[in-house]
Amino acid sequence: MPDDISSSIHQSTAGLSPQEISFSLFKAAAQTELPTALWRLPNTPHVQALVAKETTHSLPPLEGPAKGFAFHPFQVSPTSPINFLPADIYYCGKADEKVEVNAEELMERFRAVFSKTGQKQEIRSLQNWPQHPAGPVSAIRRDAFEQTVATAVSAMQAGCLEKVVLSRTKTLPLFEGFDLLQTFDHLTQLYPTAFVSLVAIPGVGTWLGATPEVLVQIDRHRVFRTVALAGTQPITDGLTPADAIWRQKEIEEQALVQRYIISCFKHLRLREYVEAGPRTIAAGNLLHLKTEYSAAMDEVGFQHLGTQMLELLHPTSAVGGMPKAAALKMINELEQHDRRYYSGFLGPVQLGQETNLFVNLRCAEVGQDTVTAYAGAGMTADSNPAKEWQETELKMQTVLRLFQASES
Ligand SMILES: C=C(O[C@@H]1C=C(C(=O)O)C=C[C@H]1O)C(=O)O
Repeated sequence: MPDDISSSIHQSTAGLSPQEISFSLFKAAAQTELPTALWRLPNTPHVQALVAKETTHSLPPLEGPAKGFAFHPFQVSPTSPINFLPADIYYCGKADEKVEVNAEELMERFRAVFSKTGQKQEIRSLQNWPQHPAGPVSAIRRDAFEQTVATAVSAMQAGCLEKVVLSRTKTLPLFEGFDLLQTFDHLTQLYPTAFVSLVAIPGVGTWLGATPEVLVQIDRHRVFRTVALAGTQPITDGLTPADAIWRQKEIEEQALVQRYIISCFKHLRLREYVEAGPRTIAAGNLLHLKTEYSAAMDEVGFQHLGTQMLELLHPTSAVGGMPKAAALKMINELEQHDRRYYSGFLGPVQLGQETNLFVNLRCAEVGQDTVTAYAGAGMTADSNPAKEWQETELKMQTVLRLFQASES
């Protein structure tokens, strides 16, 4: 009975802070092999948690009534399916709110484990989490990556396409004493303006990230939002976003993403959107150019704008390229690893009356003994292979800096 479970969960959480409640829900789910997600929205203090009885392999419409957490790959395949985790158990992370239990028969076993994970000293120290059945993807060496970039640059100089985003991976061993929940906690502290997430799905894997890029948001007033984010430079000493100077290459790269978003609005014949930017934003150790787009869905007469735009936007040219089909073909030909959930998208759907989907960037896949970070960079006819390697290195540091305890 839901009430039994609610009251027993409530009892188990007495004396815990909101973050400890979320952590113990995540831990109990991981121990009982249930799909689960933890996240912290940008510029909010609340760590939210969701546990599902099982994953469904398609996304519901974003405008309701289905509530849950979406975890979508870059490209759907049998080993990287779409995952939607219904909000069978959901906690919004606020001190005055209760854990919501929406599943009738949510498992004796979960309840029993939760009453243990809810004990203060037990909350951290999670030992096992789901892994991808094929283990970590392969990593490319620097010379081979630069060669691949050179091949892509030649194709763009020959006019075959305008932009392609090529990515790579880096795998490190997990250091002695590594703690998954503590690492999530560190990410929330380091990156207050990012969407910080930890997703664990049996048979799929465990992903941790701090992304700066909104894909689709629908707020409680039914305002749709998306962004064009591209162009990258490191934050060097004393440089503030206001002082940043951008080269033509980055300006053009970001303009391509803007053009792509506008073409999606045009495709739907929506003219009344609001555009703001571009302006420079900081994301961890990097600066990017960002333009924001919004439309009040009821005013413009598009009740399902979020769902429609999501279908058209993913993958945007911030992670694929332009033209889209040619860029995806080149990615599939040139990249030697499967991107899995990197540069896919993720986030809560219709929770707290909002939908917040983000591009899965600045992320890593956590195996039992290893961590694999993924990052890409936009190549154009003017790209320099060595600089693109460096850019992916910096992007991976957003998350990997927390995995180098054994080296420091
Ligand atoms: C592809 C990534 O980031 C994207 C690519 C960017 C670029 O090419 O400059 C900038 C921000 C993101 O839209 C990544 O972080 O892996």
